Amino acid sequence: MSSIIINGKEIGQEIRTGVAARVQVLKAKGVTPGLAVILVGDNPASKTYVANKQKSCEQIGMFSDLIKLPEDISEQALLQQIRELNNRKDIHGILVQLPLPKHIDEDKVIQTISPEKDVDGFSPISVGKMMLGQDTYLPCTPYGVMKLLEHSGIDVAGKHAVIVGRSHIVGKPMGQLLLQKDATVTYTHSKTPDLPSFTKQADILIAAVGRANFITSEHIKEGAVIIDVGINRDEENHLCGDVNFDDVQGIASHITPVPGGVGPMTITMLLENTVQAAEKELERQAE
Ligand SMILES: Nc1nc(=O)c2c([nH]1)NC[C@@H]1CN(c3ccc(C(=O)N[C@@H](CCC(=O)O)C(=O)O)cc3)C=[N+]21
Repeated sequence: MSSIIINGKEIGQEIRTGVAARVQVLKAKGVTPGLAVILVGDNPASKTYVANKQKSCEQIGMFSDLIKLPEDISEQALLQQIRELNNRKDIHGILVQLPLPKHIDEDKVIQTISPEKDVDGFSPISVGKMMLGQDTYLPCTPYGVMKLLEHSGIDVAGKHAVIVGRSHIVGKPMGQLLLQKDATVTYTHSKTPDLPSFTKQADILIAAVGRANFITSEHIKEGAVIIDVGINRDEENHLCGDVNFDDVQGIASHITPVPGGVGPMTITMLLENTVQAAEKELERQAE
């Protein structure tokens, strides 16, 4: 039996159509949603992602402003840039592309972004609200995974979700969002002994380890839903996920490909969050 391939590009496109309609409504009210992306240095991978984000903004009628800063910029100067963006009326969302150069404290940078403009959902305020189930911007990748599951007709309630990886931006929040939808959640990570004994129990397996082709048929049970969050380069410099796709194909009930799975959803949810930020700003003005 072959696995159903979850098409993130297609589902993302469907959601973007709805987001684009909301952009038109905002524009009719005189507001164009604006996203500022700060890129420090010239990491080639970061440049590609950032170009993708800008193109996606334009496609749905949003405004995007790319702020390129030199690799050796001081932490103070970067914080000053963020404060200026916090005050700009034409900017509703701010994204600082990670990772940052080592001389800059990422936590300090993220905390400087105004919570109203934190469309990445990375700030302590956003994370705290998410944990409490309060209204906030959800981190784009885990949020995108929830939408993929929803649009694929996969009900997570009562299912056992096993997460491999515990990063602040994917693993940890992913578990919270699944928990809020009544999944039973297990976190595993690099120090988990006998990893397959855990992952084999997963009805839904979230692979977010950052190691190419790490998850194989030995890790999964028949009929599991496999979500591959990994974005790696293999020996031949090809984009590949954390899951060995060919190996689990036929065993899993559903699987997300890389590329074309979670990646396009991350950008889609960034657009959604930015439009939401513009809508909220308009509501505040009306009060
Ligand atoms: N503050 C911050 N927020 C982020 O959201 C953030 C970040 N920093 N730093 C880097 C990572 C990475 N990331 C990706 C988003 C989309 C694709 C994506 O669309 N990938 C395509 C393929 C793109 C290609 O061909 O290279 C796909 O999977 O189909 C990839 C990677 C967001 N990140």
